[in-house]
Amino acid sequence: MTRAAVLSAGSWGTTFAKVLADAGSDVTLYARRPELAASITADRENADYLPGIALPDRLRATHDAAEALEGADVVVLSIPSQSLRQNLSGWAPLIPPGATLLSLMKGIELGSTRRMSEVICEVTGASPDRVAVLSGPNLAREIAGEQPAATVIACTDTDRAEALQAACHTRYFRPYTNPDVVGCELGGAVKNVIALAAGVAEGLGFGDNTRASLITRGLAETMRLGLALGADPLTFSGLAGLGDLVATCSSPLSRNRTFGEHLGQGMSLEETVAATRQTAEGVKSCRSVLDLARAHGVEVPITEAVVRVCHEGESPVQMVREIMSREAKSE
Ligand SMILES: NC(=O)c1ccc[n+]([C@@H]2O[C@H](COP(=O)([O-])OP(=O)(O)OC[C@H]3O[C@@H](n4cnc5c(N)ncnc54)[C@H](O)[C@@H]3O)[C@@H](O)[C@H]2O)c1
Ligand SMILES: O=P(O)(O)OC[C@H](O)CO
Repeated sequence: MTRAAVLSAGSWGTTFAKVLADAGSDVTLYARRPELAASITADRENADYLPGIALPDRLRATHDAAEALEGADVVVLSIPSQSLRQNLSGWAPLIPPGATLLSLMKGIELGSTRRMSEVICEVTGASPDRVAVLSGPNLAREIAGEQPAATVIACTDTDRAEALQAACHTRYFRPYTNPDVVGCELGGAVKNVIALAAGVAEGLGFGDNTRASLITRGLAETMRLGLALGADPLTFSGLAGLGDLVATCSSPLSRNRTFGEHLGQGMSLEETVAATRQTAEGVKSCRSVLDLARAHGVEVPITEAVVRVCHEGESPVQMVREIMSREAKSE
């Protein structure tokens, strides 16, 4: 039986811990706050992040990272991307040698422009074949409610990918494997940026044509960047590419889309940040995605526009005007 440690107990970490437990794995969920760990254990519910969702009895919670990690053969990392390096530095000495490290995170590190799997290798010293990524159209609340969904587990080590696949396959959660770690991670990080743009369009009152145009051209810029970084182009037509992009750009449950919608409705950046309790990765990662694209000479006009709106004070109306007046070109 797989023994998994999930760090930490936000909406996706808690949901994925439930998936693992429902699939028969032995799971310990780490929460930063002792009172949250205690209430999850006592009430079988994470009232802060997943109110109303009953958690399985076999799922244990703790606020002690050493206790969570003891004997784990799978270590699942699910915290905001920009906080990974610092937190993982503290956890690394506690991680059992040989354990598989699974990233659920969808961001790119600011400054270094590293993908999360790269940060994990750097901080823990693990070889890339020990590090896997899970990404796909996986809005936590729907999966916690056991609505059927599929996902991708990417790892260069096929045996590890298949072991993870078995460890989280339930009647409502269907994982596929894929060796393309770069493509899956990029798909997950860039879709958050495109979802911010889709949210802005929603907030401005635009409809399905606008959203479909952003999704399609967003996919084009994700693919251009992915190809420059050595990803498999087929990944972008799969669950971790198009699948996640469509779900995130379309769903009112998406934090990134909602963040953009607030901006489009006229809220200031400060007001929008204050209204956002959970992680909207694209707000920070738009800058690192843009840096990564520039470093590889890749044109990413939607990402550029999102950076201008989120960080340079451009108005949503001006953003649309600039995107639409770009030089005409062939598809
Ligand atoms: N929620 C989803 O639907 C979903 C689905 C797929 C992937 N993801 C990705 O999973 C990752 C985690 O997202 P989430 O939805 O669970 O976020 P969340 O905001 O719901 O929870 C964040 C968790 O990280 C902890 N945390 C926050 N700041 C921290 C810090 N500075 N140091 C250490 N821990 C900190 C919080 O205590 C909480 O446990 C993100 O990269 C997100 O893009 C989320
Ligand atoms: O709520 P968001 O915008 O972080 O998106 C959640 C998931 O990544 C969707 O797959």
